[in-house]
Amino acid sequence: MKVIEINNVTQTFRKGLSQKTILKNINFTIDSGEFVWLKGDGGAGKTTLLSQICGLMTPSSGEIKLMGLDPKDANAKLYVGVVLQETQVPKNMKVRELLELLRSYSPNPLPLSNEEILKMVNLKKPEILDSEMAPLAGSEKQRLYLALALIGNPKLLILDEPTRNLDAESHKVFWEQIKLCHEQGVTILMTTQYQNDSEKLNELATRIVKLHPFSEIPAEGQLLEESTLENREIELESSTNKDEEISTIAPVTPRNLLDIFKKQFEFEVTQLRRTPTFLLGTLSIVGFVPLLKLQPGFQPGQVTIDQLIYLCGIILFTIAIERLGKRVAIERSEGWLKLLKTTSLPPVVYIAAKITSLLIVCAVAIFSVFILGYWQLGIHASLGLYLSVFLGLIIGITPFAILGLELGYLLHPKSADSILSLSLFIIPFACGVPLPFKPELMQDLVSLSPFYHYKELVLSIAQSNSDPRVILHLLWLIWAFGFFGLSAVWVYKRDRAIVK
Ligand SMILES: Nc1ncnc2c1ncn2[C@@H]1O[C@H](COP(=O)(O)OP(=O)(O)OP(=O)(O)O)[C@@H](O)[C@H]1O
Repeated sequence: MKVIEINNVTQTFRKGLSQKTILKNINFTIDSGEFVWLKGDGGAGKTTLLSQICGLMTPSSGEIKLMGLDPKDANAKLYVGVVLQETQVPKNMKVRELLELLRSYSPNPLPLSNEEILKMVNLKKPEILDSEMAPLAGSEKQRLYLALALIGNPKLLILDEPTRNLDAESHKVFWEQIKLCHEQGVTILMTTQYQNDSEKLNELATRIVKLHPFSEIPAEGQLLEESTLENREIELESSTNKDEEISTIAPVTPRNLLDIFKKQFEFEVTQLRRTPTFLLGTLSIVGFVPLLKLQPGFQPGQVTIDQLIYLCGIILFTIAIERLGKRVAIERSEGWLKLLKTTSLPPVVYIAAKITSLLIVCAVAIFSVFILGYWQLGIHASLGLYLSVFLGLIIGITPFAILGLELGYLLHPKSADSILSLSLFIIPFACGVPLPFKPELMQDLVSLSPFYHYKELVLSIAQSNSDPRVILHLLWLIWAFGFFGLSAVWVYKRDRAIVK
């Protein structure tokens, strides 16, 4: 079976007004069980080619198939383990949590405990499992990345300079592990710059191919077979490693997306809990509720639930668009998204988990505003009214949270901060706050804005009138949910979601 097929692939990058060609008409296939060493000088385009194979980049022309599928398809990566340069995991997450998360993506993960998996990559200290990522040394992080690639029990390993930062002992263990994987039939594609890998690669690789820089293409083509080491016996392990052997050929059970969602959701919630600045920053706006008492001539019960709704709106849009967008932009520039995109995590599950965890923060914020409103401002509406307004606010904010996530992936991280902050000034006008110029035209345009329909929907619920337009507002929000949802999946998959 062909695990990788590369047909006539060309890659050009725009450099100012000119185009820079990196790969030209590359044709290449890798069969199951091969161990391919992809050689080439620095800058030849090896990482570019591997990124295309992993679905992080679409070639300018030509076609790539990974496990017979489009590499951007999450299912193509069900049996692929990847170690790439410039990927990172969130610093405040623990090693155990990362292993569990990556394990949950695989339909048939290695039947080993987390401790055993860490031992495979020479991470033997027991306390490392409960250590956060931040204090780990470079070598320990690199070993963990290999563990994350192996935990899903891959049939194909794509390794881009996997031995960088490794100490001598870990280097030895790395090669023992790779030899074992190869003997168990795992296909391997590897690049390295390090001289001390050459001896092992010369011994183990079944094919050596060299990628020439575009400027020095020989007549035979840019990617050249340097040697084919055929008939190299792959000694399958004898009795001692039967378990591992069986685990790779065990029948695959289809993945339960709900289980992946639960794990991803748990991970997102833990990440939020460990980011107190995010939580305190957003929830501190709730502290403005008692300030409404400072209005001249304030009497208890004088402030209406409508005013609480406007305050909730400000808080929810801050959380869902500004805070979430910035968070995603940081995650993206740090390299976590790049790592996630090399896994088989379905984009929809990722987006759903992120939005659901954020809605919990929104729910806490609304609940706090209502409690303060009741207690400090004397807004004694019925429980039923509070509950229906709560539901209207929380369900209605969902499309905008998806929009916030999308903006985090669309905007360049450097500009995301200012653009998202600016959006908070624009949103009130999109909701229908009158503008000082051309009010009639703006009013017409505003009625097309989902922000306006969100405001109108919640106000209609609060006034508990039987406004027939409630259904219209609801339909607008459903439309916005579908539109933002589909475009968020597209934005997640697109090449420029990876920051270079
Ligand atoms: N997104 C991008 N935009 C513009 N140029 C890029 C982009 N990605 C890669 N390049 C350029 O493509 C060339 C090849 O880079 P690549 O990282 O693929 O080489 P490499 O063979 O892996 O080198 P190394 O071994 O040093 O990592 C480099 O000149 C790099 O600057």
